[in-house]
Amino acid sequence: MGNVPTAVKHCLSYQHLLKEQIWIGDVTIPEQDPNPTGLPQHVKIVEVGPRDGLQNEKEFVPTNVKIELINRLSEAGLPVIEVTSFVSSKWVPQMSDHTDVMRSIKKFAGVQYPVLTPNVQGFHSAIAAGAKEVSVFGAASETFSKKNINCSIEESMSRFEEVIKSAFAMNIPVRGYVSCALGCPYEGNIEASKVAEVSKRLYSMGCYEISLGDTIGVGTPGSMKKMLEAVIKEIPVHALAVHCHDTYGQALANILTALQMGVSVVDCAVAGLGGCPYAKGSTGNVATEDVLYMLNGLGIHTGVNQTKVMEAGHFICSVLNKKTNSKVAMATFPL
Ligand SMILES: CC(C)(COP(=O)([O-])OP(=O)([O-])OC[C@H]1O[C@@H](n2cnc3c(N)ncnc32)[C@H](O)[C@@H]1OP(=O)([O-])[O-])[C@@H](O)C(=O)NCCC(=O)NCCSC(=O)C[C@@](C)(O)CC(=O)[O-]
Repeated sequence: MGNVPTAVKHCLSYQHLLKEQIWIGDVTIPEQDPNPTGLPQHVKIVEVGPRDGLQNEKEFVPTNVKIELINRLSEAGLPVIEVTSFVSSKWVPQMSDHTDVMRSIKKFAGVQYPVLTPNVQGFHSAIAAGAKEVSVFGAASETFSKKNINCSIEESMSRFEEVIKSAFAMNIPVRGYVSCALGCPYEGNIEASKVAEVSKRLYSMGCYEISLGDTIGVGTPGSMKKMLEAVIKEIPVHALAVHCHDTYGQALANILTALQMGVSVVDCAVAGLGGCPYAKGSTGNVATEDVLYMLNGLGIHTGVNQTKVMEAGHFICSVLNKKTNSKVAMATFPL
């Protein structure tokens, strides 16, 4: 390739994906001073595409496609991949193949494969399918809690306590989600103090990490900062993750705000897939490719291969016959 710049070579290696390739952006980030801004030096990426990304798909995504997607994401070096959810198939039919998916994926050494479990019934099914880590998912909004898991926040806490007790008896780590951390599709604004209260309860019960969900992507750096200030008073910042949907295009700015406040765990979904079945109009999670591009640009280490994540995104978008929601993927593979 003679004098072709590195970034162009990088794009040319994708000729198998596109007949014609036009380079319009530098996807290979130039060497930079590590950690130039005082941000965390390492960020853990939690890939939620196979679960959050696919749960809202109307057509059933074949089980072998889900398995192939997860295997590709494992090959990309993602440290945590949320695989599926052990919820009622009447409520979320797309996740009804949870047992087959969990049993059939390749388990890479050092990679965590958590699954969602709303109650002990789901927990026991998950364990029978080979899960080694589970997540409980609550909300800071009463109405969302009822719509999503058919119970009040208080009832959900009792259910989660049962799950956590059963999990601890088997040395299974539990992650906790708090939905509607920056707004609710039914109640609108949610007080930061309520998010802090629910987060604290989950953390006190034994969840090792609390993922704060901007379920409908309405947050801004301002509301993210205010919410995190309240939560960090109750929970050590190293135990927090942010889970940003990108409905209003604020996700990367919100994540950067969280990183500046010391958060070093970021949830995202390959190709920006997804939404929430109980939050009409919400778009997918922030795209993993876009988060990686930003973190690489900041000199923050993730251990994830951005090229392989983009290939996985290309694979799933081709199967779903969908355009990617990743700006980086769009810039790299313009259609
Ligand atoms: C929580 C339930 C199950 C309560 O549902 P329910 O109807 O209140 O449950 P129930 O205990 O009354 O049982 C009714 C039926 O459900 C069955 N059932 C009961 N539990 C289970 C289970 N675990 N797995 C399979 N089946 C189950 C149970 O066996 C029974 O079956 P039947 O006798 O009628 O045939 C239901 O509301 C549910 O499945 N909800 C799904 C919620 C969901 O998956 N939402 C999306 C994920 S959350 C999210 O996306 C947000 C997040 C995490 O990404 C963060 C963010 O962005 O904010």
